[in-house]
Amino acid sequence: MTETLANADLRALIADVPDHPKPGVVFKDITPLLASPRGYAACVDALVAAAPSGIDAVCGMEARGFLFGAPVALALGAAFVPVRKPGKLPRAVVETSFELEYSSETLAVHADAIAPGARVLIVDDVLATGGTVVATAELVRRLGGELAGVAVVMELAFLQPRALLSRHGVDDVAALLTYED
Ligand SMILES: O=P(O)(O)OC[C@H]1O[C@H](OP(=O)(O)OP(=O)(O)O)[C@H](O)[C@@H]1O
Ligand SMILES: Nc1ncnc2[nH]cnc12
Repeated sequence: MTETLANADLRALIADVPDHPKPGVVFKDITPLLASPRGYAACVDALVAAAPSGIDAVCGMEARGFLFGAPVALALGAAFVPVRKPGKLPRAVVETSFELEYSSETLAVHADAIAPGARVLIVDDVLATGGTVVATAELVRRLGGELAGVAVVMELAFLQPRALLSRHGVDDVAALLTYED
């Protein structure tokens, strides 16, 4: 795939860290991107541009999803809904558990965080196996929200997340960068 110059600049701000957090995993480190105000702002702008119209709420998943989901929500004039690891949210929650590339996880959202019929965008840094997005999509639907789309900074396509997403009816997915291997 040919990337625009802006995407090549973005790619250069993501570092490969082999064997983190366990052997065989190449960890995509976004901290150089976060340290570049120009790169970070361009990345948020690109996520906003990739969003479907009429978004009422943006879900960002703890922790790195907060870094992109919150500024995207502000730019869209939408609510930001934190999707958190267990035991963190103070009021009634709905929860779901799933497997990801290097661990298993539970995610929770406040039971009243999404109004029935609200159009929801899921935003995260990395789409790897897709387990985190599928779990979040399930939470959105259980609360009566309409999943309008998913926007991520990068997709690890070699893990074939779109097959999992498609099996769960999540097909509107935008990735700024795609890693084929
Ligand atoms: O597509 P998946 O296989 O589900 O993986 C993607 C998720 O993994 C990372 O989060 P992690 O659980 O490492 O937590 P963190 O954001 O707190 O670092 C990343 O930020 C995504 O949320
Ligand atoms: N390889 C990876 N790098 C960064 N974050 C991830 N989340 C899941 N897999 C990841």
